[in-house]
Amino acid sequence: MSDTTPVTSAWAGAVPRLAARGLVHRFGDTSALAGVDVDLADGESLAVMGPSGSGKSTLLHVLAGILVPTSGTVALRGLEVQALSEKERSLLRRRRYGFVFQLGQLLSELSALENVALPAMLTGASRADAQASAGQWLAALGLAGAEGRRPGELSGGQAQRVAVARALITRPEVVFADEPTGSLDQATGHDVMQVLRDATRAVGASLVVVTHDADVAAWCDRRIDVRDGRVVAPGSTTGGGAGPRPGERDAGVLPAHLGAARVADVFGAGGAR
Ligand SMILES: Nc1ncnc2c1ncn2[C@@H]1O[C@H](COP(=O)(O)OP(=O)(O)OP(=O)(O)O)[C@@H](O)[C@H]1O
Repeated sequence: MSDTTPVTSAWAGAVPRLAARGLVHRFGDTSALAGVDVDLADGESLAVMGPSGSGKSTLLHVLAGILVPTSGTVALRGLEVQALSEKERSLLRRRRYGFVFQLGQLLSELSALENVALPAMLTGASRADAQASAGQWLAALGLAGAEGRRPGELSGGQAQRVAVARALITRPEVVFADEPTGSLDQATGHDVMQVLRDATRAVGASLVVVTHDADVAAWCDRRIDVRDGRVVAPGSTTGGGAGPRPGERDAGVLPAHLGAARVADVFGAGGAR
Protein backbone atom coordinates (compact mmCIF):
# COMPACT_ATOMS: atom_id res chain seq x y z
CA MET A 1 0.00 0.00 0.00
CA SER A 2 1.48 3.39 -0.94
CA ASP A 3 1.56 6.35 1.40
CA THR A 4 -1.07 8.05 -0.72
CA THR A 5 -3.58 5.21 -0.45
CA PRO A 6 -6.63 6.59 1.34
CA VAL A 7 -7.48 4.60 4.43
CA THR A 8 -10.95 5.57 5.54
CA SER A 9 -13.75 3.82 7.31
CA ALA A 10 -15.34 3.27 3.90
CA TRP A 11 -12.36 1.28 2.72
CA ALA A 12 -13.43 -2.27 2.05
CA GLY A 13 -12.76 -4.43 5.07
CA ALA A 14 -12.05 -1.49 7.39
CA VAL A 15 -15.33 -1.83 9.28
CA PRO A 16 -16.00 -5.17 10.98
CA ARG A 17 -19.42 -6.57 10.32
CA LEU A 18 -20.12 -6.44 14.05
CA ALA A 19 -18.08 -4.41 16.54
CA ALA A 20 -18.75 -4.27 20.28
CA ARG A 21 -16.89 -1.94 22.60
CA GLY A 22 -16.89 -1.71 26.37
CA LEU A 23 -19.96 -3.87 26.89
CA VAL A 24 -21.26 -3.84 30.44
CA HIS A 25 -24.52 -5.50 31.42
CA ARG A 26 -26.06 -5.72 34.86
CA PHE A 27 -29.10 -7.62 36.03
CA GLY A 28 -29.82 -5.74 39.24
CA ASP A 29 -26.74 -6.34 41.39
CA THR A 30 -25.38 -9.06 39.12
CA SER A 31 -22.70 -7.98 36.70
CA ALA A 32 -23.15 -10.32 33.71
CA LEU A 33 -20.78 -8.42 31.39
CA ALA A 34 -17.96 -6.36 32.84
CA GLY A 35 -16.37 -4.69 29.82
CA VAL A 36 -16.24 -6.77 26.65
CA ASP A 37 -14.77 -5.76 23.29
CA VAL A 38 -15.33 -8.08 20.35
CA ASP A 39 -15.20 -7.80 16.56
CA LEU A 40 -16.74 -10.12 14.01
CA ALA A 41 -15.43 -9.97 10.46
CA ASP A 42 -17.39 -10.58 7.28
CA GLY A 43 -18.08 -14.29 6.95
CA GLU A 44 -16.21 -15.12 10.15
CA SER A 45 -17.39 -17.73 12.63
CA LEU A 46 -16.70 -17.01 16.30
CA ALA A 47 -17.14 -19.40 19.22
CA VAL A 48 -17.90 -17.93 22.65
CA MET A 49 -16.85 -20.34 25.40
CA GLY A 50 -16.81 -20.22 29.17
CA PRO A 51 -18.27 -21.87 32.27
CA SER A 52 -21.89 -21.68 33.34
CA GLY A 53 -22.84 -18.19 34.47
CA SER A 54 -19.80 -16.53 32.85
CA GLY A 55 -21.92 -14.27 30.64
CA LYS A 56 -21.94 -16.07 27.29
CA SER A 57 -25.68 -15.91 26.66
CA THR A 58 -25.85 -12.33 27.89
CA LEU A 59 -23.10 -11.43 25.43
CA LEU A 60 -24.97 -13.14 22.59
CA HIS A 61 -28.21 -11.36 23.54
CA VAL A 62 -26.48 -7.98 23.68
CA LEU A 63 -24.63 -8.56 20.37
CA ALA A 64 -27.93 -9.58 18.76
CA GLY A 65 -29.84 -6.54 20.01
CA ILE A 66 -32.14 -8.63 22.20
CA LEU A 67 -30.77 -6.89 25.31
CA VAL A 68 -29.60 -3.29 25.46
CA PRO A 69 -26.29 -3.10 27.34
CA THR A 70 -26.08 -1.08 30.53
CA SER A 71 -23.20 0.70 28.81
CA GLY A 72 -21.04 0.20 25.73
CA THR A 73 -21.79 0.00 22.03
CA VAL A 74 -22.65 -2.65 19.44
CA ALA A 75 -22.32 -1.60 15.81
CA LEU A 76 -23.58 -3.61 12.84
CA ARG A 77 -21.59 -2.25 9.90
CA GLY A 78 -21.40 1.07 11.71
CA LEU A 79 -25.07 1.14 12.76
CA GLU A 80 -25.24 1.51 16.54
CA VAL A 81 -27.74 -1.15 17.55
CA GLN A 82 -28.03 -0.14 21.23
CA ALA A 83 -29.20 3.32 20.16
CA LEU A 84 -32.19 1.97 18.20
CA SER A 85 -35.72 1.84 19.57
CA GLU A 86 -37.15 -1.51 20.63
CA LYS A 87 -39.21 -1.65 17.44
CA GLU A 88 -36.19 -0.87 15.26
CA ARG A 89 -34.16 -3.55 17.01
CA SER A 90 -36.96 -6.02 16.49
CA LEU A 91 -37.03 -5.25 12.76
CA LEU A 92 -33.26 -5.48 12.56
CA ARG A 93 -33.30 -8.90 14.20
CA ARG A 94 -35.99 -10.10 11.83
CA ARG A 95 -34.38 -8.78 8.65
CA ARG A 96 -30.66 -8.91 9.24
CA TYR A 97 -30.07 -11.63 11.83
CA GLY A 98 -30.81 -15.33 12.11
CA PHE A 99 -31.08 -17.36 15.31
CA VAL A 100 -30.52 -21.00 16.24
CA PHE A 101 -31.14 -22.07 19.82
CA GLN A 102 -31.21 -25.39 21.64
CA LEU A 103 -33.60 -28.06 20.58
CA GLY A 104 -37.28 -27.21 21.09
CA GLN A 105 -37.36 -23.84 19.39
CA LEU A 106 -39.54 -24.85 16.43
CA LEU A 107 -43.26 -24.17 16.53
CA SER A 108 -44.76 -27.54 17.32
CA GLU A 109 -48.04 -27.01 15.48
CA LEU A 110 -46.35 -26.09 12.19
CA SER A 111 -44.73 -28.44 9.68
CA ALA A 112 -41.00 -28.25 8.94
CA LEU A 113 -41.82 -26.35 5.74
CA GLU A 114 -44.07 -23.88 7.56
CA ASN A 115 -41.49 -23.33 10.30
CA VAL A 116 -38.81 -22.47 7.74
CA ALA A 117 -41.16 -20.32 5.63
CA LEU A 118 -42.36 -18.23 8.57
CA PRO A 119 -39.42 -15.77 8.86
CA ALA A 120 -39.57 -15.14 5.10
CA MET A 121 -43.28 -14.34 5.36
CA LEU A 122 -42.60 -12.05 8.31
CA THR A 123 -40.20 -10.09 6.15
CA GLY A 124 -42.76 -9.66 3.38
CA ALA A 125 -42.53 -12.70 1.10
CA SER A 126 -45.79 -14.22 -0.15
CA ARG A 127 -46.75 -17.58 1.32
CA ALA A 128 -46.07 -19.28 -2.04
CA ASP A 129 -42.62 -17.73 -2.45
CA ALA A 130 -41.71 -18.36 1.18
CA GLN A 131 -42.75 -22.00 0.97
CA ALA A 132 -40.91 -22.51 -2.33
CA SER A 133 -37.75 -21.09 -0.78
CA ALA A 134 -38.28 -23.14 2.39
CA GLY A 135 -38.55 -26.28 0.27
CA GLN A 136 -35.23 -25.46 -1.43
CA TRP A 137 -33.58 -24.88 1.91
CA LEU A 138 -34.84 -28.14 3.37
CA ALA A 139 -33.64 -30.04 0.31
CA ALA A 140 -30.22 -28.35 0.45
CA LEU A 141 -29.87 -29.36 4.09
CA GLY A 142 -30.76 -32.98 3.42
CA LEU A 143 -34.41 -32.87 4.47
CA ALA A 144 -36.23 -33.47 1.19
CA GLY A 145 -39.29 -35.54 2.02
CA ALA A 146 -39.57 -34.20 5.57
CA GLU A 147 -41.36 -30.98 4.61
CA GLY A 148 -44.72 -32.03 6.02
CA ARG A 149 -43.46 -33.40 9.32
CA ARG A 150 -44.03 -31.56 12.55
CA PRO A 151 -41.13 -31.03 14.95
CA GLY A 152 -42.29 -33.93 17.13
CA GLU A 153 -41.90 -36.23 14.14
CA LEU A 154 -38.26 -35.24 13.49
CA SER A 155 -35.08 -36.52 15.12
CA GLY A 156 -33.07 -34.02 17.15
CA GLY A 157 -30.53 -33.59 14.37
CA GLN A 158 -33.26 -33.13 11.76
CA ALA A 159 -35.02 -30.56 13.93
CA GLN A 160 -31.80 -28.57 14.30
CA ARG A 161 -31.28 -28.63 10.54
CA VAL A 162 -34.79 -27.24 10.16
CA ALA A 163 -33.77 -24.55 12.65
CA VAL A 164 -30.67 -23.78 10.55
CA ALA A 165 -32.82 -23.47 7.43
CA ARG A 166 -35.22 -21.22 9.32
CA ALA A 167 -32.34 -19.00 10.46
CA LEU A 168 -30.91 -18.66 6.97
CA ILE A 169 -33.99 -18.30 4.76
CA THR A 170 -33.92 -14.51 5.11
CA ARG A 171 -30.21 -14.50 4.15
CA PRO A 172 -29.11 -12.78 7.34
CA GLU A 173 -25.83 -10.92 7.82
CA VAL A 174 -25.13 -12.55 11.17
CA VAL A 175 -26.38 -15.85 12.61
CA PHE A 176 -26.44 -16.22 16.40
CA ALA A 177 -26.47 -19.75 17.81
CA ASP A 178 -26.81 -20.44 21.55
CA GLU A 179 -25.81 -24.02 22.42
CA PRO A 180 -27.11 -25.27 19.04
CA THR A 181 -25.96 -28.83 19.77
CA GLY A 182 -26.87 -28.73 23.46
CA SER A 183 -29.39 -31.55 23.44
CA LEU A 184 -27.74 -33.76 20.83
CA ASP A 185 -25.34 -36.67 21.04
CA GLN A 186 -21.79 -35.93 19.94
CA ALA A 187 -21.98 -37.33 16.41
CA THR A 188 -25.28 -35.57 15.68
CA GLY A 189 -23.90 -32.39 17.23
CA HIS A 190 -20.94 -32.43 14.86
CA ASP A 191 -23.24 -33.03 11.92
CA VAL A 192 -25.38 -30.04 12.93
CA MET A 193 -22.31 -27.84 13.44
CA GLN A 194 -20.99 -28.73 10.00
CA VAL A 195 -24.34 -27.92 8.40
CA LEU A 196 -24.60 -24.68 10.40
CA ARG A 197 -21.10 -23.51 9.55
CA ASP A 198 -21.18 -24.51 5.89
CA ALA A 199 -24.66 -23.18 5.15
CA THR A 200 -23.83 -19.93 6.95
CA ARG A 201 -20.70 -19.58 4.85
CA ALA A 202 -22.67 -20.37 1.70
CA VAL A 203 -24.89 -17.32 2.19
CA GLY A 204 -21.97 -15.10 3.25
CA ALA A 205 -23.22 -14.63 6.81
CA SER A 206 -21.02 -14.33 9.89
CA LEU A 207 -21.67 -16.69 12.80
CA VAL A 208 -21.53 -16.42 16.60
CA VAL A 209 -21.82 -19.72 18.49
CA VAL A 210 -22.15 -19.92 22.28
CA THR A 211 -21.04 -23.30 23.57
CA HIS A 212 -19.62 -25.16 26.56
CA ASP A 213 -18.04 -27.70 24.25
CA ALA A 214 -14.51 -27.24 22.85
CA ASP A 215 -15.25 -29.72 20.05
CA VAL A 216 -18.19 -27.57 18.96
CA ALA A 217 -16.03 -24.44 19.18
CA ALA A 218 -13.44 -26.12 16.96
CA TRP A 219 -15.82 -25.76 14.02
CA CYS A 220 -15.40 -21.99 14.19
CA ASP A 221 -12.64 -19.81 12.76
CA ARG A 222 -11.92 -18.16 16.09
CA ARG A 223 -12.78 -18.56 19.75
CA ILE A 224 -13.00 -16.27 22.73
CA ASP A 225 -13.22 -17.41 26.36
CA VAL A 226 -15.42 -15.53 28.79
CA ARG A 227 -14.99 -15.59 32.60
CA ASP A 228 -16.97 -13.43 35.02
CA GLY A 229 -18.22 -11.22 32.22
CA ARG A 230 -14.81 -10.56 30.68
CA VAL A 231 -12.98 -11.97 27.69
CA VAL A 232 -9.95 -13.72 29.16
CA ALA A 233 -8.56 -15.26 25.99
CA PRO A 234 -9.25 -12.96 23.07
CA GLY A 235 -8.50 -14.39 19.68
CA SER A 236 -7.27 -17.76 20.87
CA THR A 237 -7.47 -20.04 17.91
CA THR A 238 -9.09 -23.40 17.68
CA GLY A 239 -6.77 -25.15 15.30
CA GLY A 240 -7.31 -22.80 12.41
CA GLY A 241 -10.17 -21.91 10.12
CA ALA A 242 -8.79 -23.95 7.26
CA GLY A 243 -7.79 -27.14 9.03
CA PRO A 244 -9.79 -30.33 9.32
CA ARG A 245 -12.50 -30.33 11.99
CA PRO A 246 -13.62 -33.20 14.17
CA GLY A 247 -15.25 -35.83 12.03
CA GLU A 248 -14.20 -34.09 8.85
CA ARG A 249 -11.32 -35.40 6.79
CA ASP A 250 -11.11 -32.47 4.44
CA ALA A 251 -12.45 -29.11 5.53
CA GLY A 252 -12.95 -28.13 1.90
CA VAL A 253 -15.37 -30.95 1.17
CA LEU A 254 -18.95 -30.58 2.27
CA PRO A 255 -20.96 -33.61 3.30
CA ALA A 256 -22.96 -35.21 0.54
CA HIS A 257 -26.22 -33.76 1.82
CA LEU A 258 -24.78 -30.23 1.65
CA GLY A 259 -22.76 -30.23 -1.56
CA ALA A 260 -21.14 -26.85 -2.18
CA ALA A 261 -22.40 -26.76 -5.73
CA ARG A 262 -25.93 -27.48 -4.61
CA VAL A 263 -26.05 -24.75 -2.03
CA ALA A 264 -24.37 -22.29 -4.37
CA ASP A 265 -26.79 -23.19 -7.19
CA VAL A 266 -29.80 -22.67 -5.01
CA PHE A 267 -28.72 -19.58 -3.13
CA GLY A 268 -26.04 -17.98 -5.29
CA ALA A 269 -22.31 -18.46 -4.88
CA GLY A 270 -20.87 -16.18 -2.24
CA GLY A 271 -24.28 -15.46 -0.79
CA ALA A 272 -26.57 -12.50 -0.84
CA ARG A 273 -24.09 -9.97 0.43
N1 LIG B 1 -32.56 -12.42 33.36
C1 LIG B 1 -31.64 -12.44 34.32
N2 LIG B 1 -31.90 -11.91 35.54
C2 LIG B 1 -30.96 -11.91 36.51
N3 LIG B 1 -29.73 -12.43 36.37
C3 LIG B 1 -29.42 -12.99 35.18
C4 LIG B 1 -30.36 -13.03 34.11
N4 LIG B 1 -29.76 -13.64 33.05
C5 LIG B 1 -28.53 -13.97 33.45
N5 LIG B 1 -28.32 -13.58 34.73
C6 LIG B 1 -27.07 -13.74 35.48
O1 LIG B 1 -26.02 -13.17 34.73
C7 LIG B 1 -24.85 -13.98 34.80
C8 LIG B 1 -24.46 -14.43 33.39
O2 LIG B 1 -25.49 -15.30 32.90
P1 LIG B 1 -25.45 -15.92 31.43
O3 LIG B 1 -26.74 -16.65 31.24
O4 LIG B 1 -25.08 -14.88 30.47
O5 LIG B 1 -24.24 -16.96 31.57
P2 LIG B 1 -23.86 -18.17 30.62
O6 LIG B 1 -22.38 -18.17 30.55
O7 LIG B 1 -24.58 -18.09 29.34
O8 LIG B 1 -24.36 -19.39 31.48
P3 LIG B 1 -24.92 -20.83 31.00
O9 LIG B 1 -23.78 -21.48 30.30
O10 LIG B 1 -25.27 -21.52 32.28
O11 LIG B 1 -26.09 -20.59 30.11
C9 LIG B 1 -25.17 -15.12 35.74
O12 LIG B 1 -24.75 -14.75 37.04
C10 LIG B 1 -26.68 -15.20 35.69
O13 LIG B 1 -27.22 -15.71 36.88
